[in-house]
Amino acid sequence: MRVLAAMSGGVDSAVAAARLRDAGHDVTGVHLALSAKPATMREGARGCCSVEDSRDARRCADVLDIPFYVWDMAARFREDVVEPFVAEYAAGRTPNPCLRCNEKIKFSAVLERARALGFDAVGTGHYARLSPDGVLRRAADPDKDQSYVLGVLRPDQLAGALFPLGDSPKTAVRAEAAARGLVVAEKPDSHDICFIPSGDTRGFLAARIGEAPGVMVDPAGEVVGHHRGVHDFTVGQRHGLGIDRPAPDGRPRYVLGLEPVSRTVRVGPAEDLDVTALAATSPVWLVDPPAHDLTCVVQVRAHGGLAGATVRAVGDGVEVVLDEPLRGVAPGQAVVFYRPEPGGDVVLGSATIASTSG
Ligand SMILES: Nc1ncnc2c1ncn2[C@@H]1O[C@H](COP(=O)(O)OP(=O)(O)OP(=O)(O)O)[C@@H](O)[C@H]1O
Repeated sequence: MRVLAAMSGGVDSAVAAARLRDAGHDVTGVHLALSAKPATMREGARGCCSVEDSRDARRCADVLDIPFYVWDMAARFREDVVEPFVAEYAAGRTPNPCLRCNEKIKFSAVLERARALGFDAVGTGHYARLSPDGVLRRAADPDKDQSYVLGVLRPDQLAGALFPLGDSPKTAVRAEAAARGLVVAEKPDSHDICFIPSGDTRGFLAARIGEAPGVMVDPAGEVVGHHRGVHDFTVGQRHGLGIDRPAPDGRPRYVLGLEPVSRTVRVGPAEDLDVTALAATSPVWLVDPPAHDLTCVVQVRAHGGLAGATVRAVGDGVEVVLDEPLRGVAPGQAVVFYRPEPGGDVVLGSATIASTSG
């Protein structure tokens, strides 16, 4: 096959490209320039498309002796990932930009361009297992599993994807990189949000949304604090709330809900975070859409948030009833449906969480 290896300049995608080449594919490396102003990163930091990352990807391609290109996808990335990320926060939701990038950039814009150029597939360093018949499973390394952020892909997108690292623990991937003489073997893992390398999401959002001050209210409707904008918060957040009046019982308060129109942040005790059902929109199915109640395991955020559930299609969306309550379920995140199996849980589909109920 002719395979386009997406090379971030990190260790995972370098080893993925190497394995694809060794498997006999005709491999070309491509680094995506995702920032309009690629900066030089401070030492030890990682982010998307710093000058160093692009250079590292090229050096790895040289070691592997494969052709290498840089594709400027900055405008698409800004339009399809960064701007929706900011808009979602402004609307009181908690988006997952990695998931959006997989859906709109890597397995959409990049895959389309690759196919137009005669490539059969795009290979990445994601940790997930994908069989030739399109069955997507969790990775063998549970700490690195990225099936959640890939669960949003449609079957036609997965048909053009290759994930050569799904069976490997990360330690083995680093050792392999060193053995292959890839200079990135010791490079630190990238941040969750590649376009905010400082990790200061609040600052990033504040600079783009500005201030939209409002109040914090407790379950009794009492005003217990003030804030600079609902985008500063995520459902389930405990720290950095800036509450003026502590709870009468002295217990910690958490963010329960965000109401951008009235600029209200609802706060309350931990048990009020319990969610037993949720409604989700824009479902994507890798199996036939369930005509009846589907029993499965759901994951509601990138790390953790697992529960048994019953899923049913309702109109254009789905309703999910959880077997046991989950905390910290935020509208805007994806719910991914899994069927437990010994060889790795199988991804059945996903949807975007619209609302929750306790
Ligand atoms: N700027 C980029 N250019 C090309 N491919 C990219 C880029 N960013 C990410 N990718 C691809 O998407 C995959 C998953 O991205 P993620 O940000 O999760 O990286 P990662 O797991 O830290 O991998 P790596 O060690 O390769 O950076 C990468 O392995 C790579 O194949």
